[in-house]
Amino acid sequence: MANYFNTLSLRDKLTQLGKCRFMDSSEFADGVNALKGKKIVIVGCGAQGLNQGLNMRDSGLDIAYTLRDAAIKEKRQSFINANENGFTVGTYEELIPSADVVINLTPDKQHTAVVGAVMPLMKKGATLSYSHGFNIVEEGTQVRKDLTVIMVAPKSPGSEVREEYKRGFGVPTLIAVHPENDPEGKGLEQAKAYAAGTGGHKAGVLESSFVAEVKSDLMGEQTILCGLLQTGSILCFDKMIEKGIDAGYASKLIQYGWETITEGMKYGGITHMMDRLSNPAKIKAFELSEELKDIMRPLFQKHMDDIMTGHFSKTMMEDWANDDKNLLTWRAATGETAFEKTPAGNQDITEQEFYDNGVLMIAMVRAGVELAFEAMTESGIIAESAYYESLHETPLIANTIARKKLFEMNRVISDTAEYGCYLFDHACKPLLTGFMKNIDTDVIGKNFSENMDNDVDNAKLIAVNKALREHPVEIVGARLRESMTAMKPIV
Ligand SMILES: NC(=O)C1=CN([C@@H]2O[C@H](COP(=O)(O)OP(=O)(O)OC[C@H]3O[C@@H](n4cnc5c(N)ncnc54)[C@H](OP(=O)(O)O)[C@@H]3O)[C@@H](O)[C@H]2O)C=CC1
Ligand SMILES: CC(=O)[C@](C)(O)C(=O)O
Ligand SMILES: [Mg+2]
Ligand SMILES: [Mg+2]
Repeated sequence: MANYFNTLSLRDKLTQLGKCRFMDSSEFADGVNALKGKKIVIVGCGAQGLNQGLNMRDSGLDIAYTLRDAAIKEKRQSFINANENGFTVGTYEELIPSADVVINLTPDKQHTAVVGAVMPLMKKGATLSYSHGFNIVEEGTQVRKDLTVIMVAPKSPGSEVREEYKRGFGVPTLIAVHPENDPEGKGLEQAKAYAAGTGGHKAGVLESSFVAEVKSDLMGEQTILCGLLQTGSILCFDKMIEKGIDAGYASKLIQYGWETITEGMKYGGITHMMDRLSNPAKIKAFELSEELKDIMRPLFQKHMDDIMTGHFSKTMMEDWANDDKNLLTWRAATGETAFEKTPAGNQDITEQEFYDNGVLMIAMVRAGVELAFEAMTESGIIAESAYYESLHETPLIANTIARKKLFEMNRVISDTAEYGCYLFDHACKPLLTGFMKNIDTDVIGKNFSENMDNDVDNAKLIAVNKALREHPVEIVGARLRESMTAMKPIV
């Protein structure tokens, strides 16, 4: 099998990358009806499998899990996940032949093997679904022509797919029908019903393509969503320790700081996150983020280029063939960092203090969101998709760090995202060495504008506000957030 994207003409590459239509909520008026009464069998019960299944069952759909024999026999975590939540669990032979929809939520590394095992058991005219386009696009898997192939991809870590649904909201979702596999023309209706079943239609759904999803998802996860939050956590923590800040305080400021400052961004964009600062602090955060953008721009572009050419996928698949040696080594190394090994202190930190004492973190978030958005849209990904993949998903990833630091983030995200996160982190830390040398506790750990009045140069503040407000991510974000009427505070 070859990389499907690389077999396309430039014209077709751009067409598929550019497939991205924001769907009106009225298009979901039929809710889950297209799948009502259908037998839906999920392969795998991990981060996405369990949480999507819980949502879909609560939405009235018939959900069961099929796991590999060993998982059932050894009562592995995935078996416990399904069993403890009262779902039917069966082997492939027991459940696949009668399934109308088979949802493949196993790790990307396993997709070729899993699809190879389940496809022969699938009944004529059934549907195979993915939540990430890697297997179809980067590996070029061919699916039996009588089968419909769809994708429903939540732009969110599995845990938050469930948490947002429980709040009565949802997470932005990309849906797609594989053009090579839509023999009965039912793919889109089924994908819409599936998206409604997970609650995605309450946050926003884009009718997209497997190509557009995989190229944007890989970019978002490697850079702003996981890579930069990992690098930022480690660099900010080490700096505060170097400068004598209490370790428990430093740990808490970071562990819960990303969640707090990005919650402001989820509601009102980068503009609102920055508005939570004093005028002098806002200008400082802006200046730091401009510097960070100049330093990191080449790295963001390299990640985008390596994703587009297939170089990233080739590199990761070499590690798959080498029993995930790099992934496991880098995972262990992350666990040994001082940030990961230092429990959060029990100091009280107010919501405002996370902003006032986290100016550098705010600068990193603004720089990362804008750079990721720019790199994606400059490479043919549509603004709405880039928004969901950069700005809106950052707070959802930050929620996992708040729970149990980088350990939890790297546990919940896919192995694909985790691998890309480490690649970015290894390249970004040395890139920021010079920048971090000039950093002191005034921008991380202490209140930047303490003992300062709020006076600033008007012209400078006006220019900063204009630059923030006029970035394309703010324009498209304001429009998309208008539809997020069901958005709820996380606490
Ligand atoms: N994690 C996330 O938040 C997101 C993931 N995705 C995509 O969703 C899909 C699933 O990812 P994710 O939820 O992270 O996966 P997890 O690693 O969390 O779970 C994988 C599940 O698959 C099972 N599994 C592993 N290997 C095999 C195999 N060879 N055969 C059958 N079952 C197997 C595991 O069970 P056991 O090992 O116990 O047998 C486990 O139940 C991927 O395509 C990913 O890219 C998309 C958006 C976000
Ligand atoms: C959580 C998510 O959207 C990721 C980062 O794409 C993934 O886990 O693959
Ligand atoms: Mg993603
Ligand atoms: Mg991903």
